[in-house]
Parts: sequence; structure tokens; C-alpha cells
Amino acid sequence: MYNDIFQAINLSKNYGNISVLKEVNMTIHQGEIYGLIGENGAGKTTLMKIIGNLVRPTRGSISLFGQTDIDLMNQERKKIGYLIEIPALYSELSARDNLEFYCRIMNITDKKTINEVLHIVSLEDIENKKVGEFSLGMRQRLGLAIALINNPEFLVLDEPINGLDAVGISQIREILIKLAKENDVAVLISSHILSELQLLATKYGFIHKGRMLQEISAEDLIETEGKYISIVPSNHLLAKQILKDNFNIKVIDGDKNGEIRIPNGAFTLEEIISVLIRSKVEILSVSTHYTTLEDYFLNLIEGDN
Ligand SMILES: Nc1ncnc2c1ncn2[C@@H]1O[C@H](COP(=O)(O)OP(=O)(O)OP(=O)(O)O)[C@@H](O)[C@H]1O
Repeated sequence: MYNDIFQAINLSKNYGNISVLKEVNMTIHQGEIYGLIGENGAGKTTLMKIIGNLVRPTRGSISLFGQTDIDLMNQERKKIGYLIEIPALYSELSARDNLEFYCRIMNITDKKTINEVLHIVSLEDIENKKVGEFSLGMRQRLGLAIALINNPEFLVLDEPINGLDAVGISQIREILIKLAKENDVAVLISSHILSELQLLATKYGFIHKGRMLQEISAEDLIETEGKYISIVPSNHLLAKQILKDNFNIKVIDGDKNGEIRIPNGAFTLEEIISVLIRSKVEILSVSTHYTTLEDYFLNLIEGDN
């Protein structure tokens, strides 16, 4: 039984002279919700298109469900559901008729499937409404239903919550978490709404200008990197110097006036405070925080730039 659903090995893609993906390495396991994070033009859609065989890599390789052979991978692609860019929906047809159309072109004969996916995305009550009269949220859910029609083991979703309101977003979030937890479906999802990705991803891949800067599990991000201690000392410069001299750690300036942020690491809050107090630096406030995904990503790309 495979556990690696998808792997990219030194994957590169050029469009003419422009290098869009540069030696990307990444792995997605069964049941994982993999948040792919990157700025506009970072290469996220290109990577997803390579998975769907819509774009050929220039160099490097991929494996799907443990297969690397091109023909075998094409067989395995039947187990993948895609929502890449806006799905082609027929406005004059109902939601059910759109799904029937996709069933026909995908050779899916089991009619039960349509009822099931309509139920999963909560569109059964309006299945006969013309899609032309659908809201954006309904369209996105129908797009997700199309991605689910082949009962996929791997879902590839490019910006599936783009433009949705809070209710629409939480509905899609719940669907994805359930599929991953209960059916062991692997999900690759990109979104610009990092606060939302943080609510569902179990692993992140940070891609910047076509390079994979880091892959990290959601747990590790919180445990090792995601926490920081925030201190507002009476003397900012002196406190920074003392922390540097005593702990040899990199401290960063926070958003608040005079704030210093110390990444969570080998030193406890008590150790840090006692060194400052011994050096007669008054501490005006102190607290422990979790870095948001956005902060983490911005720090990462700032380091890279
Ligand atoms: N068919 C193409 N021909 C030439 N350049 C392309 C083509 N498709 C994409 N690109 C370029 O490749 C780069 C990466 O595009 P891609 O769509 O993969 O980025 P992205 O991370 O998905 O961005 P966004 O968040 O804006 O969707 C961009 O600079 C884009 O202009």
C-alpha cells in the first residue's frame, strides 16, 4: 500500500527563458491536507497543472501513488479530483445536469455518485436550479462536487475558497477536513487566505519565485517555530544587546513600540526575564504568542529576498 500520494523530485518548469519552478522537492501523504503557500506568480498553479498532466515538466520528475512511469501515472490520475482555475459550468443546465455531463465525459456510470456529491457539498436542495442563477459560493461548491465525482483519493484545489463569504469558506473547510479524516483523502490546496489555511492544513509548503523554501508540518510549525516571546523593555537597544550577549539568539523588532520578539527555542521565559532584570532593564510587558501563518511566511520570504 502506498503512503506517498505525490512526490516531486527536483521538479523544474521553464516557459521559454522564464524559469517558473526550480528544482522543487515535496511530498504529500495520504490523509494530509497540504497548504501550498506562495505569492502571485510563485508557481502554485503550474505545479498543480503538472500533477494533472496539463503541463509537462522541463526537468525532474514526479510520482503519483508510488508510480513514476508515464502510462501508469496516467492510470493513477483517475484517482485525482481537480479544481484548477474556474471550472467550466454550463449556466443553462442545473447543478445535477452539470454533474451528469461530467459523469459522461469521465465515464462514470454509477448514478448514486451524483446524489452523494450533491449531498457532500450541500447542494441537493437546489440541484435543479439553473447554474446561471447560482451565487459564487454555490458555483464553488459545484466545482468541488465535480472534483469529487470520481471519488478521488487525492484532491488538487487551486484557490477553492477565493471570493467566498465566511459561511461558504467554513462549509468547504468542513468538507475537506471530513474527507481527509474519514476517507484518508490527500488534499493539495492553495489559497491567499492564510488565516483560513491555518485552520485546516496539516502540512505546509512555502513556495517563493518557483523554489520550495520549506515544507513543515502544522504541528512542527506551532511547536518549534510558531511561538515567540514578546517583551517591551524600558531600554530597547540595551535589552537587545544583553539578549544577544547572553543567549546568542537573533531577536527581531515587533510591531509595538519598543517591542522585541524572541523566537521560542532553547531559552525559557524565566531565563530571559532574569537576565534582563539582573542587568537592570525594566520590563514593561511580557507575553507569549503564536506566530500567524502570514507572519511566518513573510519572515521566510524576507529571509530569502
Ligand atoms: N502558459 C504560460 N506561458 C508563459 N508563462 C506562464 C504560463 N503559465 C504561467 N506562466 C507564468 O508562470 C509564473 C507562475 O504562474 P502560476 O500561475 O503557476 O503562479 P501562481 O503561484 O499560481 O500564481 P497566482 O497565485 O497568481 O495564481 C507566472 O509568472 C506566470 O506568468
